[in-house]
Amino acid sequence: MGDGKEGAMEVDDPAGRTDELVIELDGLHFTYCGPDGLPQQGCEPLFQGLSWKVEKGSRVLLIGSNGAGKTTVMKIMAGKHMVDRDQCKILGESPFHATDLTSSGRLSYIGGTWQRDIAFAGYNIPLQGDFSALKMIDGIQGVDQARKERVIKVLDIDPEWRMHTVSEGQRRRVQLCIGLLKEYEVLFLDEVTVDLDVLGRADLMNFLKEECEQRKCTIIYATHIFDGLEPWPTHLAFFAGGEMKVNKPSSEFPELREGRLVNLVAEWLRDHERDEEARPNKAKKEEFRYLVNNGWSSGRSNASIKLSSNAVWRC
Ligand SMILES: Nc1ncnc2c1ncn2[C@@H]1O[C@H](COP(=O)(O)OP(=O)(O)OP(=O)(O)O)[C@@H](O)[C@H]1O
Repeated sequence: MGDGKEGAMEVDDPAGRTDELVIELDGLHFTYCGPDGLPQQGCEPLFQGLSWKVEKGSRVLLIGSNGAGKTTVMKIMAGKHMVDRDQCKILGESPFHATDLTSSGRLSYIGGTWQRDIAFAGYNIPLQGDFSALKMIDGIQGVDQARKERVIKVLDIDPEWRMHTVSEGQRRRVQLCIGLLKEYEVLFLDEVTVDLDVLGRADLMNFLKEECEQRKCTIIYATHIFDGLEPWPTHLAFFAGGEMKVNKPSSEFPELREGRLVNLVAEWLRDHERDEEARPNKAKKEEFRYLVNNGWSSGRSNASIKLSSNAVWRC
């Protein structure tokens, strides 16, 4: 390859084209664990041998029902959960172990709400403070000035915004800006357009498409909002039951040309629902509920089994 990205695999297709794989999931296993590092009681494995490959320059729309595991798989690919080195490779490296992937900005993950648990203040406090948007943006080191100005313009950010008085959508724009400041090679976007107005979302999606085409970067975008998205993806991936059920180029879906992406998605979701209902061995959950303590409580020194915020009902 000769571009300094040793380790990233190349695949040759019969037509002689060479595509570089930037995402390789190979028999991925994952189960959520409790604070003791053991699988939580009643918590079934989420993935049992998930495999998925994505080529450089792809813009993949990751589709799946609530709870299908999109966020989890994206967090694994962003190096936020530890899995076996060989089961997940991004740009040829294990994202959990190769911390320079994220610290350099080659891999960027933008997701979730910008919130923190703050001792004695509460949980899920929006990230805010009496400082300007520009101060937050300038906190990121090693950023090209021209790129910074472009991203600020695309996201229509007023650098003078005070972060404790901004709206949810304005806060989201600053979060997006920070995630896009560096010239990433792989970007994971986890439902980040939900607070954006129609124009803000359109400008962002156009910017990302242009970047992908010009710099050959790769974007995985998980969303439930499909309006006007038809021209954006190069691939559609439908994820259900811990498996990638569909993973195909957009050209294979006439629904995209007809502006009927939402109908296609609804059809996939209904088909999966029907398959699940028909499954003879559908796991029956135990009928009783019991109370467990999840072991820690942010900002407190005690762990309580009382019905406080760290108590969890299990079935
Ligand atoms: N920290 C956690 N501990 C235990 N289980 C979890 C945890 N986080 C998520 N899960 C479970 O893992 C499954 C997949 O969740 P995930 O958030 O990855 O789904 P998703 O496809 O992103 O859903 P949505 O579309 O609603 O965002 C769900 O059943 C969820 O309850």
